[in-house]
Amino acid sequence: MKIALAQINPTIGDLQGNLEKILEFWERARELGADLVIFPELSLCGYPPRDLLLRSEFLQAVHRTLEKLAARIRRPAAVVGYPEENPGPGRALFNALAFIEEGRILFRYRKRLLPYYDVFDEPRYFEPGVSAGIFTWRGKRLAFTICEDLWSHEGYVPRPYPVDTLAGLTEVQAVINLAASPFHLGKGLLRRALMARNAARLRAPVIEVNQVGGHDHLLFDGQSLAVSPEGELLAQARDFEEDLVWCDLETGEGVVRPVSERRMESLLKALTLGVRDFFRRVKAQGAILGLSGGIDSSVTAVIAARALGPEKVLGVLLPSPYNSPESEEDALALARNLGLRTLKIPIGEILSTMKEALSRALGTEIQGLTEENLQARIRGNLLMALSNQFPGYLVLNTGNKSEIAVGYCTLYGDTCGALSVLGDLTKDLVYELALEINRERPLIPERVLRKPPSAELRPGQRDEDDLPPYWMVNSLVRGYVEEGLSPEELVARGFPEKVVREVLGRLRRAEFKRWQLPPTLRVSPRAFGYGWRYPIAHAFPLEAPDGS
Ligand SMILES: Nc1ncnc2c1ncn2[C@@H]1O[C@H](COP(=O)(O)OP(=O)(O)OC[C@H]2O[C@@H]([n+]3cccc(C(=O)O)c3)[C@H](O)[C@@H]2O)[C@@H](O)[C@H]1O
Ligand SMILES: Nc1ncnc2c1ncn2[C@@H]1O[C@H](COP(=O)(O)OP(=O)(O)OP(=O)(O)O)[C@@H](O)[C@H]1O
Ligand SMILES: NC(=O)CC[C@H](N)C(=O)O
Repeated sequence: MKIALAQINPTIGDLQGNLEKILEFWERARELGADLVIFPELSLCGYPPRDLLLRSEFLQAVHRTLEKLAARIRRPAAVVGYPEENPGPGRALFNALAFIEEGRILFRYRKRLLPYYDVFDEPRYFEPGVSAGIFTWRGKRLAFTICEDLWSHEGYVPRPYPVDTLAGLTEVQAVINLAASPFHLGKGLLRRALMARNAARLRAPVIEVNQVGGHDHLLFDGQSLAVSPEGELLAQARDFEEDLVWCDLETGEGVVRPVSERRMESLLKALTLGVRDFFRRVKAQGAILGLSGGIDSSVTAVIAARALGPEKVLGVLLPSPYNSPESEEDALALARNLGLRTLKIPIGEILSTMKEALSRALGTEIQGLTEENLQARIRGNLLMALSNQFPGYLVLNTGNKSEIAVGYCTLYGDTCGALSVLGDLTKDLVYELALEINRERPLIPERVLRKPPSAELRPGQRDEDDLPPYWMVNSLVRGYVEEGLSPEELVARGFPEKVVREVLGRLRRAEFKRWQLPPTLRVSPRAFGYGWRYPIAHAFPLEAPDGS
């Protein structure tokens, strides 16, 4: 039995487009001589459709699309994911799959384990299925599962997990998993190891078909795979692009494509895909960003140019009296290296006018924090004005996770934009990514990599005069946000208690800014976004509530 893995990039809600894509891949699988072709979880509507699932007109349209699709499928058989409304009394929705052959749906399965941690919120929409997905077809017992069904998270749900119940059943010839498993750094290896463990435990090859593409905050890397019970890779699809591979259950033959092995290589691919898909799906024409000659805007510009083409990226120089001439030289050198169009709008006069107006009204001189933030807001304002002026052009936000964590950014200033490209990268990762970018060609000027980070909002300002050293901020943000460590556990790791308190205090106080940030591209196991839901107006203290 030859099984094709159709790793597609559906667009959420583009039912007609997704139908056509599924038929195109089905046709290609037919040409390969496949018996069965598998598509990802919720492939008909894209994942995650979020509250579209609460709309009856959406569900009806999905239903009609599934019927249209079924009528077109002959051979090979195809398995697609879709939201299924309960035909019985009471409104219940299931995250389901349909096995289609010769114009008919021969079998359906409903996802049993609905994830509700981190970025996942499936019980908000779906009821869990109750039966194991065993379907005997052409003499083979196939076990169908949907993404989380093959995962197990200690402490989240009562045992047994679906994978435990599968292990207790009589032998199957293959375990098939329709997935929408989002990317974070290291996720590919994690998934491969998990599927190999599952294959060994279930004594059958596991075939996992993942979706690919950027969907707002979430990035999907694909890397669909088939793995034997002995841990041998039978098939593997590319990372971060659509692909069609296959494996043969009898002969063990299959197509194994190479995927990125280096972390920074996959990070660059992930962010590029995230920007490209976001712009493509919202039908934007191009990107605008402020080029400061600093590391964040430089890396963002490179990613934008890779994703959209340099002719679609407008770099804007917005010098103030506090900017050094080197910053402008570096910004121009970067733009030249990338082939970007640039525009220069000095902001000194605007700043003076605003300061004067405020001083006159208040009878006091405007300086310090107010003046610093005025500059960031003037820049934000001008970038948004350009976005209005050039229809279809969106502003790219350049902030990184370390700044966003501690609130080292100006609300309605440098926090503006349609999409935050680096918002899930701590500052050290931004540097690592810059080195990766420069591996092939030195696009980012050497001086940008060497100079100390500075917002240049007052004379001689350096980030590390306002904040603890970045290496500590980065590690503390990772420990607190990504690993969920407590202040005490961070101190036990050797960080000075004073620094832990300062960074975590800033982090908690900056929640209000994060509620107003553009969506970030999620590349870590815990990003600011869907998976980070803290109150703003809370009073939980950093020290133990009983004062101990
Ligand atoms: N709990 C709460 N809920 C809702 N809103 C709240 C709030 N607390 C304060 N606010 C509001 O927020 C305001 C303060 O926030 P905001 O105006 O943003 O400014 P703020 O956080 O006071 O200052 C921004 C800091 O970031 C630095 N910065 C700015 C720009 C770029 C960079 C860089 O390196 O890239 C660094 C800048 O030098 C300064 O130190 C308050 O005046 C108040 O209006
Ligand atoms: N002189 C400038 N010209 C154009 N844009 C600027 C300028 N200064 C700041 N910006 C914009 O505001 C963002 C915030 O930058 P800022 O220089 O204050 O700190 P940063 O976080 O160190 O960023 P970067 O590393 O890009 O400089 C920049 O990434 C850039 O998009
Ligand atoms: N769609 C899902 O069920 C995804 C959950 C799964 N644990 C993952 O991250 O890959």
